[in-house]
Amino acid sequence: MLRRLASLPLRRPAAALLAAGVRCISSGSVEITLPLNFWAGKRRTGPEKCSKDIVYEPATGRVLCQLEPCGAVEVDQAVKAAKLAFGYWSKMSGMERARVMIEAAHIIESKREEIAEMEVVNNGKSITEARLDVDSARLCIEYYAGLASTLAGQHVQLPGGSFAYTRREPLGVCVGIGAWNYPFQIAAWKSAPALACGNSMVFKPSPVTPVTAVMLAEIYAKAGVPEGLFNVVQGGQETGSLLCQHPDVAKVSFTGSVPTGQKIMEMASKGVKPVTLELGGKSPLLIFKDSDLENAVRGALMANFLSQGQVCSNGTRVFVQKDILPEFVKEVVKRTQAIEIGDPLLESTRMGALVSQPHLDKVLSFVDRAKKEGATVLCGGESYVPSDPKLRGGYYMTPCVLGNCTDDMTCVKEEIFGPVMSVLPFETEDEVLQRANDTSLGLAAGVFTRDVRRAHRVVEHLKAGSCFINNYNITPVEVPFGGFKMSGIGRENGQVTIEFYSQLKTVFVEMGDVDSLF
Ligand SMILES: NC(=O)c1ccc[n+]([C@@H]2O[C@H](COP(=O)([O-])OP(=O)(O)OC[C@H]3O[C@@H](n4cnc5c(N)ncnc54)[C@H](O)[C@@H]3O)[C@@H](O)[C@H]2O)c1
Ligand SMILES: C[N+](C)(C)CCCC=O
Repeated sequence: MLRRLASLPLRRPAAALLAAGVRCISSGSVEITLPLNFWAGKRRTGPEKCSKDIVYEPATGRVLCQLEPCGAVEVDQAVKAAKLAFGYWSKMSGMERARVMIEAAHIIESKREEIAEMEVVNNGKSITEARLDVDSARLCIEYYAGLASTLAGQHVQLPGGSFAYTRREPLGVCVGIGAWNYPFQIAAWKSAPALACGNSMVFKPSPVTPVTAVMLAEIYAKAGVPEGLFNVVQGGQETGSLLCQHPDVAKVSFTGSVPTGQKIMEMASKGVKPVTLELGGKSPLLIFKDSDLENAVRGALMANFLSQGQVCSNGTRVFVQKDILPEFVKEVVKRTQAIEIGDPLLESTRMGALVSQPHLDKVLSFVDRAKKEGATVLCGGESYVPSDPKLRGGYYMTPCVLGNCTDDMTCVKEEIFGPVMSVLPFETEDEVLQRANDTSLGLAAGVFTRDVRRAHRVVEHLKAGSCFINNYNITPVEVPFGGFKMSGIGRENGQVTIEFYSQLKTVFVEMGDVDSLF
């Protein structure tokens, strides 16, 4: 799959190479030549005549590969393959499906380093984070494999010995559409519950990060799923629209921005198809004066700088009680300035490159606008050029903390999706709750306090789907994740997600005679 430009030793198990201090790949050394579409069990090229998109390596700005966007013909082939596979897979027992999914999880574990490296090369995030993303993907598949055999209906007694029962049945061909910030993890978070319930899936990654979803498709195939059970079609909004509108598609699960989510919902409504929407956020983090300051600072950094700040659930509005503001700001700025930026494949790097040049420009323009609107840049907010010459074309910036922010500023109102934290002072609990909820979004929220009663009282009033007490941005796969208000519909992860990938059939059984009125 990879043509290595640098000369590398023969591939040994990744762990052995790492132990020897040798990376399997290095930034700027990878070029992807194999096709990135995958359906009916094989990698496939896209349409013969299509305008190819260029995919870049964020760390270096080099061309990584060419993307062949799928058109109506390819989308139809992928959906047909998924429909065929659904016929076999949906008839297997939960235990049988679980066995294959567990095998897929084992393969992911054995390829952890390879997948993480490709995620870094395509997305720009640090290798340390990419490994955690691969782990989350594997855990999600293991978790839903465990649930596959527990899907069950109910038995309801009716008069005269008659009864009814319910069957939990799969939906059919599900479509998954992903964003670029967690490419492999999103593909797994969508496919794991879908497959566990007996569905098949056609997945479309973001055109910016097309590389690792097809690795997942190969892993499922190797684990023994029927051909066509998990397919990948590449492309942008046209390919996505074709998928949403395809008559044989039963459900669309989408992760991305609010405006795209609205379009997806509109398209799905034409076929009355259920949707799961995991959309954007502008989440508040409330830090009370009685917090453990060390943990509050750590929480604020985790809430803002993971994945170069490109995280939907980020707590970018950091409300700090006035009494501790100077102390908090001093510590946050000190630690933000110490974040090591650079080659995302190096173990020591904590912040890699943003996903693309246009996205970097957009984030930097938010910082400029914040300055014009009266915010103070306490640190960062500038483009950054690493000293390593091969990284000079990469998309780096220094993580930014903005002070003197007010609720009406653009940096406080809009999702920036980059490493930019806005700090806002507050005085009372009632005041901060009102300000925290003053947004049309509601993905996540956090509170730091040592007062257990305050913590639960505050959380009860926060209008957000995921609330963190004395921590931030942890997403164990056993617990549901998703948004209130315009941040989305439905949930990913946790037991409840089974309900979003299955439907109930009620069966009435008459044990006597038909009591006819006619
Ligand atoms: N809530 C979550 O779990 C979550 C997770 C990650 C990202 N996000 C959100 O995603 C956004 C950033 O990601 P992005 O820039 O990739 O989002 P985006 O909405 O631009 O694109 C997301 C996906 O939708 C596809 N798409 C675009 N137009 C389409 C159309 N008309 N029909 C069908 N598909 C279409 C894209 O090709 C891509 O695959 C941020 O707002 C972020 O908050 C949310
Ligand atoms: C694992 N995180 C960091 C909470 C990310 C969840 C997915 C949102 O972008």
